Amino acid sequence: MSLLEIDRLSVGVLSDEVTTDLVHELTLSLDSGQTLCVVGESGSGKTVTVLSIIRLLEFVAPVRTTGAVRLDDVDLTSLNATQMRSFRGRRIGMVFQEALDSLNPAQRIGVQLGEAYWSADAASRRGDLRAQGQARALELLGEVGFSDPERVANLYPHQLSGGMQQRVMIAMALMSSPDLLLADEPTTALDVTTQAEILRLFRTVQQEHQMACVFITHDMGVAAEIADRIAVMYAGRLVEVGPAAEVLSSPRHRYTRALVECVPQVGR
Ligand SMILES: Nc1ncnc2c1ncn2[C@@H]1O[C@H](COP(=O)(O)OP(=O)(O)OP(=O)(O)O)[C@@H](O)[C@H]1O
Repeated sequence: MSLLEIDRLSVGVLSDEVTTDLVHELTLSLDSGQTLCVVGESGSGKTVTVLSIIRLLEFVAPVRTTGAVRLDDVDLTSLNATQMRSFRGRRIGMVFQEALDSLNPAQRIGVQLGEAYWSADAASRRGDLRAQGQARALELLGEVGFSDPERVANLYPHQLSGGMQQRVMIAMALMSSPDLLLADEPTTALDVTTQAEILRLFRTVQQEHQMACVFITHDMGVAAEIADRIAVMYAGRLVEVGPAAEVLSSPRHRYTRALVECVPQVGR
């Protein structure tokens, strides 16, 4: 059994009693320790899919969802709000495109990381949560590449570059040792060099922590860097999925071929 199983997931938004379908009958699976890149052009439904896995879309719009999203055999679509909250952050970590949107501008980095630790699963933890959270924050800031974690923990988000902010977001996602990491275009806003560094970091932490990762990108070149498997979406539907090397070297769908051809060095 895979860690994550998305089974005929369809998502529609309701407006004036009319449902607009955004994702149609999507079926995907992902094993522990693997990275699945979901690739597709703007508007193809990648973000809707990832927000539906973690059930955040329902906070943005009235949605109608059918099908199942199982994490370790628990159907997340059937959980109530309290149960779902305990999965978010604790079992499922998230990194989004704009780190600054996810960070509190008025709080020091170390405090925010600490909160991610104790708020995730406070009820089941023992001892001095604050001290444990701070220790783990420093450990993870080191792991994501900061040579001076104490100094960074004392900074505010605006004092960091975009790449550093995204490193902090990765550390924050790791605070509660999730099984699944969801990343929505986490490198798109970064310059090319920083993008390459952050992609390498994703690969490293994902392997060290043996997490599964769903990584959304519109860029097949990014998928070529980090994916074990690639899923291609077009107009809300899955058009192709398979091992990364196979999808890149012999794409079956003409839309996948077009995406691969956009990246000169891929598949040739
Ligand atoms: N809350 C919403 N209400 C109505 N329509 C929405 C909502 N969120 C997304 N959509 C629509 O759903 C479709 C898929 O959007 P989605 O953001 O998932 O695309 P995407 O592949 O992630 O694109 P991008 O790379 O630009 O983020 C788009 O047509 C979008 O306009």
